[in-house]
Amino acid sequence: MPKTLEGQITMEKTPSYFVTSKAPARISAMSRDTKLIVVVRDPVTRAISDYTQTLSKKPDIPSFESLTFKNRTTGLIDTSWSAIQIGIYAKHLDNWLQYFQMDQILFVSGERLISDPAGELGRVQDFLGLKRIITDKHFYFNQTKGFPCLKKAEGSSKPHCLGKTKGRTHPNIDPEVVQRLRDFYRPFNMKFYQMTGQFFGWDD
Ligand SMILES: Nc1ncnc2c1ncn2[C@@H]1O[C@H](COP(=O)(O)OS(=O)(=O)O)[C@@H](OP(=O)(O)O)[C@H]1O
Repeated sequence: MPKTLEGQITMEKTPSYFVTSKAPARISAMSRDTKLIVVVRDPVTRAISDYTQTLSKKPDIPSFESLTFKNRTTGLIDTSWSAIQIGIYAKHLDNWLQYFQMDQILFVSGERLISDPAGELGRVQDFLGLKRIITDKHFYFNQTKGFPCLKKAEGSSKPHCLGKTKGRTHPNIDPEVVQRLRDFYRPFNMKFYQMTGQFFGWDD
């Protein structure tokens, strides 16, 4: 990590930290005061998004439906499949709470990051003790992309959307499989809402 001068914040982003069992101990050993920001979204959509990303690199992989189950007839879910495993947020959070306090961790809603990016980034700025510099006026909704984009990229006067690998079209998944996954995640989601004191609204 680079040294941080007075008035600076060092930030680092790695998607796999949250689910890496040794990461909390290592980060805590480096600095116990580290603030942690985790973006979470509906674990079912997350699993499909994860699969979509793998599919884009390896088009020959089996279907989402067949990877989901250890045994499709009994409906037994394959929790060792990383796309499923990562969405058990309560379990991963337990691991972090061995080393960090809950108030050191901010959970950003992936859904609100799309529906209200400025609001969610407002929470991030508050959590980091920063002035609210990024506001609604920095975003517009890009109809072609189907997502919010920046009106101006940093150091440029041009609009900027995230790249092609963000916001891919997901394949259609058998609704029965989606429902089975919703049932599977519900108790873990409830535990996660309790632990974080935040309701994410994933369980209809
Ligand atoms: N503004 C904007 N533009 C495009 N995409 C957006 C945006 N805000 C959030 N998202 C969602 O971010 C998802 C991709 O982020 P990841 O978490 O997969 O990124 S990372 O690879 O783990 O860093 C990506 O998931 P997919 O839709 O499955 O591609 C998006 O839903």
